[in-house]
Amino acid sequence: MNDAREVVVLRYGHRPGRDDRMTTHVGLTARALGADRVIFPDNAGQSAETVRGVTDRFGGPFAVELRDDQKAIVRNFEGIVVHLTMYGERVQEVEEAVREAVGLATDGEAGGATGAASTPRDLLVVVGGEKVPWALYERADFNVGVTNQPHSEVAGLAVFLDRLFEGAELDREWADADRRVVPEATGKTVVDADGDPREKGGDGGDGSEDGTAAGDEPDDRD
Ligand SMILES: C[S@@+](CC[C@H](N)C(=O)[O-])C[C@H]1O[C@@H](n2cnc3c(N)ncnc32)[C@H](O)[C@@H]1O
Repeated sequence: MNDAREVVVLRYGHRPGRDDRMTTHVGLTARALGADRVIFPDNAGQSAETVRGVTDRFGGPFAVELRDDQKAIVRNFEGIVVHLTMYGERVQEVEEAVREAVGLATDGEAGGATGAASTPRDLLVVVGGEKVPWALYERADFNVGVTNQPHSEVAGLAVFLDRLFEGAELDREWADADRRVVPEATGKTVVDADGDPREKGGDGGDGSEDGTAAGDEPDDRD
């Protein structure tokens, strides 16, 4: 959602079957909360298809990539690497430093007394699955904890992105959507891109609460 820098989310590790829903939701959360691109491990093709489908219907821009070289992606990333981990520094204490490092600092945060904005840099936000290698902790410019309590990659990512963008991502516009949800106190109204009603009181026509179409995702509750 930024002109001069790219915010990329890397899902590190994926266990087919067991992690399908979580990996899909990492992608949906990255898209909805302002990242430009998500990278999934190449064994997460089902999740990639689901997130691409949501982007086709609800808009973008947002890119989904499948890669098998996660270690190399992190090692060679030319920009700032944030690794989300319960062991990291408290997000509320480092968010300003992260914004400054990638050139997202608002007036008064950056540049000390001059208030000058810092140079835009790309940002890689890494979330793990089962286990991540120690090398990731060492390569990361920031190891960041969203609380130092164990929870989930989806929750950690959501809070981190919202802190990074200071809430601005909530107001973003979506390009090339073929449908849009009309926010309302009660009801589920979805209209076509041109504003024509699709299904008043319905669910957008795909039968699912999150737009991922019933049956798209294997159920990995365990
Ligand atoms: C099931 S957890 C694995 C827990 C792992 N032992 C760790 O280092 O956080 C999966 C992922 O959720 C994210 N996560 C869990 N708790 C977090 C927290 N408190 N702050 C930030 N990220 C968290 C991390 O990216 C982690 O790799």
